[in-house]
Amino acid sequence: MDEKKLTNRSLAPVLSIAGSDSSGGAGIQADLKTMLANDCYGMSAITALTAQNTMGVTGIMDVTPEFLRKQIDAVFLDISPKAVKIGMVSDKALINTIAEALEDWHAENIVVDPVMVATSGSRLLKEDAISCLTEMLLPLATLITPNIPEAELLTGMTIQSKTDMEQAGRCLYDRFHSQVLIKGGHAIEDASDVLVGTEVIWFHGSRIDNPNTHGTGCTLSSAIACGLAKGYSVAQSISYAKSYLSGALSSGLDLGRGSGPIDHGWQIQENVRSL
Ligand SMILES: Nc1ncnc2c1ncn2[C@@H]1O[C@H](COP(=O)(O)OP(=O)(O)O)[C@@H](O)[C@H]1O
Ligand SMILES: Cc1ncc(COP(=O)(O)OP(=O)(O)O)c(N)n1
Repeated sequence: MDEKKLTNRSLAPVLSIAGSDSSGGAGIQADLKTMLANDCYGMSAITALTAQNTMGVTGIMDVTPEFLRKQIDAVFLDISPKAVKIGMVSDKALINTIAEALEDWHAENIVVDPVMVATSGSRLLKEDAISCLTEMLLPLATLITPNIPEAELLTGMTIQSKTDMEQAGRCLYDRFHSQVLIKGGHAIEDASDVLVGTEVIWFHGSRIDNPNTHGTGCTLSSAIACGLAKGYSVAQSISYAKSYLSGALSSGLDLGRGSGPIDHGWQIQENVRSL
């Protein structure tokens, strides 16, 4: 009897260029879990190792620019990603390396989460690397996803209302010509985000009563990259990503002593979970 060939399945490949979080809730680990949960094939180019848990970051070890470039080239040469998510990149030379590599490989659907400070308060971007991020990386992005403190730092504005969020988005869109999603997780009343590009679109979200929000930004940007890789528009991808994230927050996972991780696998079937 002929053996049946089982090699016809395809998944949209997505690359995360980000730091490793030893506690598994943010960074590369959150990105790969999100990609799996959103039916994409996740790949990684690691910018740095962090020693961290839900209470803070106790160490950061950057990779060399040469080794980062090797990882990116190895991925593009073989399984070319349909979307790229960029997270923590703490250093100027690494930012330059990423920008050059993405241009050389004509990367598409680039989502940049301009990670600066972790929820725990630890700095993840060196002070002297901010201008490099804005000059080299943000203009290459299809979408940038700053939270409110990051948007304040990038615009010099104080953001206290929804009108301020829209204005900050407009300021960044005019400057970088990349679409901008200002995330409202740090706002007081709700958790609504605004997309500013050729039009302004609000994604309304009610605040889920869960103190465990470690890695929400990483998760959202990766889930958006998955939508783009599957061919959805930016607005559709954000909408799907937000509902995936809301499910992961609502699941009520409670791990660790600080602000804990969310449940990336919340959609896994009950019958598997109860095994
Ligand atoms: N308690 C919450 N309930 C519902 N959504 C939330 C909550 N906290 C954050 N979010 C959502 O998580 C995403 C990440 O937002 P934010 O926390 O602002 O980013 P970051 O993790 O980069 O600081 C956004 O879509 C935001 O609206
Ligand atoms: C390695 C690493 N990358 C990013 C972060 C920050 O995660 P993010 O989802 O943006 O933010 P929080 O929700 O944790 O504020 C991290 N901690 N580690």
